[in-house]
Amino acid sequence: MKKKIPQGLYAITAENFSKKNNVEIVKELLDSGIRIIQYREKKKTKFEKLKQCETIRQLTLSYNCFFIVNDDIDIAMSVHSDGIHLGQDDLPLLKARIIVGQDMAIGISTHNPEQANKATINGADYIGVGPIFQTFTKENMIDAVGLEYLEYCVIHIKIPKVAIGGIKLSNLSRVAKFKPENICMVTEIVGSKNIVETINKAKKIINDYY
Ligand SMILES: Cc1ncc(COP(=O)(O)OP(=O)(O)O)c(N)n1
Ligand SMILES: Cc1nc(C(=O)O)sc1CCOP(=O)(O)O
Ligand SMILES: [Mg+2]
Repeated sequence: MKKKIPQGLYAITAENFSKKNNVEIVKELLDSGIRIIQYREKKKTKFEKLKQCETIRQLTLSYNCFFIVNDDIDIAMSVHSDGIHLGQDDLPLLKARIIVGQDMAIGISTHNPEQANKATINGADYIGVGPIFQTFTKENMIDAVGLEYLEYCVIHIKIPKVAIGGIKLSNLSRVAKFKPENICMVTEIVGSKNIVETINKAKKIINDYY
Protein backbone atom coordinates (compact mmCIF):
# COMPACT_ATOMS: atom_id res chain seq x y z
CA MET A 1 0.00 0.00 0.00
CA LYS A 2 1.17 3.54 -0.78
CA LYS A 3 2.39 5.42 2.32
CA LYS A 4 1.06 8.91 3.03
CA ILE A 5 3.67 11.60 2.33
CA PRO A 6 4.41 13.50 5.57
CA GLN A 7 4.05 17.28 5.47
CA GLY A 8 6.61 19.77 6.77
CA LEU A 9 10.33 20.20 6.18
CA TYR A 10 11.66 18.06 3.30
CA ALA A 11 15.41 17.39 3.54
CA ILE A 12 17.79 16.46 0.72
CA THR A 13 21.33 15.09 1.16
CA ALA A 14 24.24 17.08 -0.28
CA GLU A 15 27.60 15.72 0.85
CA ASN A 16 29.45 18.26 -1.33
CA PHE A 17 28.10 21.12 0.74
CA SER A 18 28.78 19.51 4.10
CA LYS A 19 31.77 18.35 6.11
CA LYS A 20 29.89 15.10 6.84
CA ASN A 21 29.04 12.11 4.67
CA ASN A 22 25.46 11.39 3.57
CA VAL A 23 24.86 8.71 6.24
CA GLU A 24 26.06 11.01 9.05
CA ILE A 25 23.89 13.80 7.66
CA VAL A 26 20.84 11.52 7.56
CA LYS A 27 21.40 10.45 11.20
CA GLU A 28 21.35 14.10 12.26
CA LEU A 29 18.26 14.83 10.16
CA LEU A 30 16.46 11.90 11.77
CA ASP A 31 17.49 12.96 15.27
CA SER A 32 16.11 16.42 14.44
CA GLY A 33 12.69 14.93 13.70
CA ILE A 34 12.73 15.27 9.90
CA ARG A 35 9.97 13.05 8.47
CA ILE A 36 10.91 13.05 4.78
CA ILE A 37 14.38 12.70 3.27
CA GLN A 38 15.56 12.52 -0.35
CA TYR A 39 18.90 10.92 -1.19
CA ARG A 40 20.48 13.10 -3.89
CA GLU A 41 24.07 12.39 -4.93
CA LYS A 42 25.64 13.39 -8.22
CA LYS A 43 29.31 12.53 -7.70
CA LYS A 44 29.34 8.87 -6.64
CA THR A 45 29.31 5.61 -8.59
CA LYS A 46 26.12 3.58 -8.75
CA PHE A 47 27.63 1.06 -6.30
CA GLU A 48 28.61 3.76 -3.80
CA LYS A 49 25.12 5.25 -4.00
CA LEU A 50 23.54 1.82 -3.53
CA LYS A 51 25.60 1.12 -0.40
CA GLN A 52 24.68 4.48 1.17
CA CYS A 53 21.01 4.01 0.25
CA GLU A 54 20.92 0.54 1.82
CA THR A 55 22.13 1.98 5.12
CA ILE A 56 19.87 5.04 4.89
CA ARG A 57 16.84 2.88 4.10
CA GLN A 58 17.35 0.92 7.35
CA LEU A 59 17.80 4.14 9.32
CA THR A 60 14.73 5.82 7.85
CA LEU A 61 12.61 2.71 8.51
CA SER A 62 13.63 2.68 12.15
CA TYR A 63 12.55 6.34 12.48
CA ASN A 64 9.38 5.90 10.40
CA CYS A 65 10.75 8.52 7.99
CA PHE A 66 9.60 8.69 4.34
CA PHE A 67 12.61 7.91 2.12
CA ILE A 68 12.91 9.09 -1.48
CA VAL A 69 15.73 8.33 -3.94
CA ASN A 70 16.61 10.93 -6.57
CA ASP A 71 17.09 9.88 -10.24
CA ASP A 72 18.03 6.19 -9.81
CA ILE A 73 14.93 4.01 -10.19
CA ASP A 74 17.04 0.84 -9.96
CA ILE A 75 18.43 1.88 -6.57
CA ALA A 76 14.99 2.97 -5.37
CA MET A 77 13.53 -0.44 -6.27
CA SER A 78 16.47 -2.33 -4.84
CA VAL A 79 16.24 -0.67 -1.40
CA HIS A 80 12.39 -0.48 -1.46
CA SER A 81 12.36 3.27 -0.93
CA ASP A 82 9.02 4.97 -0.35
CA GLY A 83 9.50 7.23 -3.34
CA ILE A 84 11.53 8.24 -6.39
CA HIS A 85 12.12 11.84 -7.49
CA LEU A 86 12.42 12.60 -11.21
CA GLY A 87 13.16 15.81 -13.10
CA GLN A 88 12.04 17.02 -16.51
CA ASP A 89 15.09 15.40 -18.15
CA ASP A 90 14.82 12.09 -16.28
CA LEU A 91 12.74 9.04 -17.26
CA PRO A 92 9.18 10.26 -18.05
CA LEU A 93 6.62 9.78 -15.29
CA LEU A 94 4.37 7.34 -17.20
CA LYS A 95 7.35 5.09 -18.04
CA ALA A 96 8.62 5.27 -14.46
CA ARG A 97 5.17 4.28 -13.14
CA ILE A 98 5.24 1.09 -15.22
CA ILE A 99 8.54 0.16 -13.60
CA VAL A 100 7.94 1.15 -9.96
CA GLY A 101 4.25 0.21 -9.72
CA GLN A 102 1.48 1.95 -7.78
CA ASP A 103 2.88 1.76 -4.25
CA MET A 104 6.04 3.83 -4.74
CA ALA A 105 5.46 7.59 -4.68
CA ILE A 106 6.76 9.53 -7.69
CA GLY A 107 7.76 13.16 -7.28
CA ILE A 108 8.29 15.37 -10.35
CA SER A 109 10.28 18.62 -10.56
CA THR A 110 8.28 21.41 -12.17
CA HIS A 111 9.21 24.95 -13.13
CA ASN A 112 6.04 26.26 -14.80
CA PRO A 113 2.25 25.74 -14.80
CA GLU A 114 2.27 23.51 -17.88
CA GLN A 115 4.68 21.05 -16.24
CA ALA A 116 2.73 21.13 -12.97
CA ASN A 117 -0.57 20.34 -14.69
CA LYS A 118 0.99 17.59 -16.82
CA ALA A 119 2.57 15.93 -13.77
CA THR A 120 -0.77 16.05 -11.95
CA ILE A 121 -2.72 14.55 -14.87
CA ASN A 122 -0.11 11.82 -15.30
CA GLY A 123 -0.41 10.70 -11.68
CA ALA A 124 2.52 12.26 -9.83
CA ASP A 125 2.25 11.94 -6.06
CA TYR A 126 3.83 15.35 -5.48
CA ILE A 127 5.60 18.06 -7.44
CA GLY A 128 8.74 20.06 -6.74
CA VAL A 129 8.02 23.77 -7.25
CA GLY A 130 11.12 25.78 -7.97
CA PRO A 131 13.64 27.20 -7.95
CA ILE A 132 11.75 29.76 -5.85
CA PHE A 133 14.92 31.84 -5.36
CA GLN A 134 18.30 31.73 -7.07
CA THR A 135 20.33 28.65 -6.13
CA PHE A 136 23.84 27.43 -6.88
CA THR A 137 23.32 23.99 -5.34
CA LYS A 138 22.31 22.43 -8.65
CA GLU A 139 24.53 22.84 -11.72
CA ASN A 140 23.00 24.51 -14.81
CA MET A 141 19.93 25.55 -12.89
CA ILE A 142 17.32 27.70 -14.61
CA ASP A 143 16.56 31.21 -13.29
CA ALA A 144 14.40 31.55 -10.20
CA VAL A 145 10.69 31.13 -10.89
CA GLY A 146 9.70 33.27 -7.91
CA LEU A 147 6.92 33.11 -5.38
CA GLU A 148 4.37 33.79 -8.14
CA TYR A 149 4.78 30.25 -9.45
CA LEU A 150 4.38 28.84 -5.93
CA GLU A 151 1.20 30.87 -5.53
CA TYR A 152 -0.11 29.50 -8.85
CA CYS A 153 0.54 25.93 -7.70
CA VAL A 154 -1.01 26.43 -4.27
CA ILE A 155 -4.19 27.74 -5.91
CA HIS A 156 -4.47 25.38 -8.91
CA ILE A 157 -2.57 22.15 -8.18
CA LYS A 158 -4.28 19.70 -5.89
CA ILE A 159 -1.43 17.22 -5.25
CA PRO A 160 1.25 18.00 -2.60
CA LYS A 161 3.78 20.70 -3.47
CA VAL A 162 7.42 20.87 -2.32
CA ALA A 163 8.77 24.43 -2.49
CA ILE A 164 12.50 24.29 -3.29
CA GLY A 165 15.43 26.42 -4.38
CA GLY A 166 17.38 29.09 -2.53
CA ILE A 167 15.24 28.80 0.59
CA LYS A 168 17.07 29.96 3.73
CA LEU A 169 16.04 30.75 7.30
CA SER A 170 16.09 34.40 6.23
CA ASN A 171 13.41 34.00 3.52
CA LEU A 172 11.56 30.96 4.89
CA SER A 173 8.56 32.91 6.17
CA ARG A 174 7.97 34.36 2.67
CA VAL A 175 7.56 30.78 1.41
CA ALA A 176 5.67 29.39 4.44
CA LYS A 177 3.09 32.15 3.98
CA PHE A 178 1.75 30.19 0.96
CA LYS A 179 1.51 26.98 3.02
CA PRO A 180 2.86 24.44 0.52
CA GLU A 181 2.64 20.92 2.00
CA ASN A 182 6.45 20.72 2.15
CA ILE A 183 9.36 23.14 2.15
CA CYS A 184 12.86 22.03 1.20
CA MET A 185 16.09 23.71 2.24
CA VAL A 186 19.19 21.85 1.04
CA THR A 187 22.42 23.74 1.75
CA GLU A 188 20.91 25.81 4.54
CA ILE A 189 20.45 22.58 6.50
CA VAL A 190 23.26 20.22 5.44
CA GLY A 191 25.84 23.02 5.28
CA SER A 192 25.02 24.39 8.69
CA LYS A 193 27.40 23.91 11.63
CA ASN A 194 24.57 22.64 13.80
CA ILE A 195 21.90 20.79 11.83
CA VAL A 196 19.63 20.21 14.85
CA GLU A 197 19.68 23.91 15.76
CA THR A 198 18.99 25.02 12.15
CA ILE A 199 16.05 22.62 11.85
CA ASN A 200 14.62 23.78 15.18
CA LYS A 201 14.85 27.40 14.01
CA ALA A 202 13.14 26.48 10.72
CA LYS A 203 10.34 24.62 12.52
CA LYS A 204 9.73 27.65 14.74
CA ILE A 205 9.35 29.90 11.68
CA ILE A 206 7.10 27.44 9.84
CA ASN A 207 4.89 26.71 12.85
CA ASP A 208 3.56 30.27 12.76
CA TYR A 209 1.91 29.55 9.39
CA TYR A 210 0.50 26.01 9.68
C1 LIG B 1 11.78 18.05 -4.23
C2 LIG B 1 12.68 18.20 -5.41
N1 LIG B 1 12.38 19.09 -6.36
C3 LIG B 1 13.18 19.24 -7.42
C4 LIG B 1 14.32 18.47 -7.56
C5 LIG B 1 15.21 18.58 -8.77
O1 LIG B 1 15.16 17.37 -9.55
P1 LIG B 1 15.87 17.35 -11.00
O2 LIG B 1 15.26 18.44 -11.80
O3 LIG B 1 15.78 15.99 -11.54
O4 LIG B 1 17.35 17.71 -10.68
P2 LIG B 1 18.39 16.86 -9.83
O5 LIG B 1 17.97 16.94 -8.40
O6 LIG B 1 18.34 15.44 -10.31
O7 LIG B 1 19.69 17.53 -10.07
C6 LIG B 1 14.61 17.55 -6.54
N2 LIG B 1 15.71 16.76 -6.60
N3 LIG B 1 13.78 17.42 -5.49
C1 LIG C 1 18.07 20.12 -6.50
C2 LIG C 1 17.27 21.33 -6.74
N1 LIG C 1 16.19 21.33 -7.60
C3 LIG C 1 15.62 22.53 -7.68
C4 LIG C 1 14.46 22.84 -8.54
O1 LIG C 1 13.99 23.98 -8.50
O2 LIG C 1 14.02 21.94 -9.24
S1 LIG C 1 16.38 23.69 -6.72
C5 LIG C 1 17.49 22.55 -6.17
C6 LIG C 1 18.58 22.85 -5.19
C7 LIG C 1 18.07 23.51 -3.93
O3 LIG C 1 19.13 23.67 -3.07
P1 LIG C 1 19.22 24.89 -2.05
O4 LIG C 1 18.16 24.72 -1.03
O5 LIG C 1 20.60 24.73 -1.45
O6 LIG C 1 19.09 26.14 -2.84
MG1 LIG D 1 16.96 14.36 -11.58
